Amino acid sequence: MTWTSLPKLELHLHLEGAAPPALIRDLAREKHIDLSGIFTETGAYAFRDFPHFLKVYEAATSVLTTPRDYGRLTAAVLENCAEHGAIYVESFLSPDFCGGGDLHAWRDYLAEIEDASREAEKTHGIIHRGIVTCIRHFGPDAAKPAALCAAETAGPFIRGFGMGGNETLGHPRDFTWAFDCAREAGLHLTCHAGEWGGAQGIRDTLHHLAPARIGHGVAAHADPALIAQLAETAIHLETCPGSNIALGLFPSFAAHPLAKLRQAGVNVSISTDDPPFFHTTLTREYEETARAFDWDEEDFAAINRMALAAAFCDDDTAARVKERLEAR
Ligand SMILES: O=c1[nH]cnc2c1ncn2[C@@H]1O[C@H](CO)[C@@H](O)[C@H]1O
Repeated sequence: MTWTSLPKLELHLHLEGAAPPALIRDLAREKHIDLSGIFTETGAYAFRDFPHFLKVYEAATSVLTTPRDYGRLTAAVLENCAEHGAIYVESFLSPDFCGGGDLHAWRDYLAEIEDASREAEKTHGIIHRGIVTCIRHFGPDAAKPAALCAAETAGPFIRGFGMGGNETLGHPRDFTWAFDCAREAGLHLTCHAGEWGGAQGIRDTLHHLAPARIGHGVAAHADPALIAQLAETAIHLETCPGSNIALGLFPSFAAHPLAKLRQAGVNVSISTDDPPFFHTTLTREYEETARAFDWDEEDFAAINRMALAAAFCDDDTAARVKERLEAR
């Protein structure tokens, strides 16, 4: 068993953020869109810091203009995930980028994403589920149509609702309508917090939006009372160590609080966030955390069991994933 072939779950992956740069360049060429400013000389995504990363992300996404583009994107992303041993992936999907919050357009995008997902499951055995995601810096008014799109398409594929984007802008309480709407439709909830917003950002998010999972949540590491609360209430943290390091939150894997949080009894998993932006893969995340924390296969089996317990899929899907995890 190598780190690559070890079966893995990925709960925190932005679909556009996982776009291979070559696919974005191909689409830009086909549509005569000039994107030269967002790539390095060697063809990687180029950004200076987190706010600039968000801008580059949106520039790259601007070439994804049709449902078919999202079908191509989904196929490329799932193939890459499967190459690194992912057997189950939840990705963040944004109606803001897929039809601008219009429900009819969103259904067309979703149909292509689901088709490509079914195809990837047949070809690579990988299971994909979607979490509709509003974008914090687009504001609460944009979050409402995103939540309505989520509520109207909740089902076997769309399992959850969440929020990403710039956590330093706005307040979680501004988004209660969107989260309540999604909750009433039976969707599971997650929300980015405690990446840039400190421990208070996590407390405010839990208080106002009550998600079962927090995206990142690593700012809890400096707050023992919050760590205890997360452990007691079994809130799951979707950690993405390589992303945090690439964006400068921690200097190295060894300095990342993942092991400390796990040790304290917090439910955690490991994901890649926006892998080509952060020059990472699931394989690299496992290799680096293994080296940093002296973790072995059993540690990662425990991490993946926590991920499965926090996954938003239905029970039948979870049972299939469990079987594959145990067959390793
Ligand atoms: O690492 C991240 N932290 C916070 N927000 C992010 C990150 N990566 C992507 N997005 C946000 O998610 C939206 C689409 O899902 C993107 O538009 C971006 O704003």
